[in-house]
Amino acid sequence: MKFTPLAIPDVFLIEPKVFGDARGFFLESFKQDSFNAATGTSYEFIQDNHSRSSKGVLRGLHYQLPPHAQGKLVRVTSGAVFDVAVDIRRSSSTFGQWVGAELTAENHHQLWIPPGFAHGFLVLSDTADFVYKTTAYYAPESDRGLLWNDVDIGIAWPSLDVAFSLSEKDQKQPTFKLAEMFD
Ligand SMILES: Cc1cn([C@H]2C[C@H](O)[C@@H](COP(=O)(O)OP(=O)(O)O[C@H]3O[C@H](C)C(=O)[C@H](O)[C@H]3O)O2)c(=O)[nH]c1=O
Repeated sequence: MKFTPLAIPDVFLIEPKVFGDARGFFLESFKQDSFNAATGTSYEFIQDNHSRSSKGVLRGLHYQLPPHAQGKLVRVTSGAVFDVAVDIRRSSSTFGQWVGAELTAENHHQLWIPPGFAHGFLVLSDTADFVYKTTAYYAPESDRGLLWNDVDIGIAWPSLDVAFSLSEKDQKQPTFKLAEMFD
């Protein structure tokens, strides 16, 4: 399992070792000791989530406020997404910056996104199954968001041959300037 820090070094791209044979493949998708050693954290995961979306669906940008802030270990088990994390920690040298990666069922790539980031993804394939672990429970009262196309963040979402599709909630998320941030 290979862990590579992205341009915002607290966010890691994770590439599991894939054992292919005539039957298909096997991979270890998570190991607590490898994760903690590579990320230099002691986070543990207490909730697993799974969402399925069609092409052009954009879910995000979401986060939960402390004390319910979630770290997320995300991957795709079918299809492909462009996954994005935005640093919303005011004290961070990369505050307001974003990183992204294409996660697919073919490349098996994962992202570790610590608490303090807004997270979202755009579905690139006809459908995508997005599965992820979180370090804190869902706490809807602490759920917050950022507008996906905020000009001050400037995420370079891939262009698609279909219109983007967002929930009512996500169409009305606050701009970066108006959103609640982490200290
Ligand atoms: C996140 C969540 C949602 N729900 C319920 C609440 C709604 O009735 C329904 C759909 O929720 P929502 O529209 O917030 O789902 P997403 O748009 O996929 O939200 C997620 O999308 C982005 C990409 C994230 O990073 C977060 O994990 C999360 O905010 O599932 C639950 O019961 N538990 C949960 O943990």
